[in-house]
Amino acid sequence: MTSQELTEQIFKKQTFLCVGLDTDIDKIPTYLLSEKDPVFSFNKAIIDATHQSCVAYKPNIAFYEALGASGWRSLKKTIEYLHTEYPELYTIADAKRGDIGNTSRMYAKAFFEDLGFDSITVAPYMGKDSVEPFLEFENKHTILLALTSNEGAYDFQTQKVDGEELYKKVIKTSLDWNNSENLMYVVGATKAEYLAEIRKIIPENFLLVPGVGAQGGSLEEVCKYGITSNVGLLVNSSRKIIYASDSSNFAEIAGAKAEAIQNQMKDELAKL
Ligand SMILES: O=c1ccn([C@@H]2O[C@H](COP(=O)(O)O)[C@@H](O)[C@H]2O)c(=O)[nH]1
Repeated sequence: MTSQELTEQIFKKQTFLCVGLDTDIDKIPTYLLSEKDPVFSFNKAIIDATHQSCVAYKPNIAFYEALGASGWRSLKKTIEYLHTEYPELYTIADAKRGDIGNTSRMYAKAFFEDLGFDSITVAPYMGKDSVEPFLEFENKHTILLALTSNEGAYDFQTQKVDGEELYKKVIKTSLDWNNSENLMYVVGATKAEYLAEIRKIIPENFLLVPGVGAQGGSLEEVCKYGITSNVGLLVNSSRKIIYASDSSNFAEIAGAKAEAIQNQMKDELAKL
């Protein structure tokens, strides 16, 4: 999916919500555990209940890898279900990959070709040759970790190198890489005030903004500093939506949570 198509979906559905599928077998309703594939059953129910309120889904790959081969099967079924039932929805593999070039190329093939994700999160630490193999794929996005939502972001990302914060250097440097038009960036909602500075460097790029909900980030603040006339934001919430209830109507309650965020987003979109 192109950025233009994603923007069209955002205006059409009046939402820039991304629902995080951080599906933890220990947190899903226990009655699902008797199903053949409890993780997929949970994801399917969440997707069916929330798809009208979001434009994207972001499975965090760690939750699937932790279950070994069966986790990978559940992930594949989930992405195939999205492709078949809701092809208009944007998909993000939150995998935080990046390695020497030939290895990165294999990661890119795994997530873009085999699984068919629209995008993948990538760590910038190993530099240009570790990221460019992802950028070569047409109509696929590489979402570079710029300023993350966690406390540890202050250990390196906000430290100054030659007088400039590292996260700014990462963004500026990445703009010179081949196919940089395929870049998006992760900026944590918990660091919303930094978005004003970030928008001076990348006024148009899409930002994936995790941290609203369980991590305490504010949607209003994110929009205040980060929204553009084309929106340019995908705001993710995972636990606050998918674990809103562990009763038999968990999906319905997740759907209501997602709709409540969509309503806040509608108000923000009305201001543009
Ligand atoms: O800076 C980052 C980068 C990624 N994440 C991921 O987003 C979700 C957030 O989940 P919540 O339950 O809404 O807190 C999760 O998959 C993280 O690994 C992030 O939080 N911050």
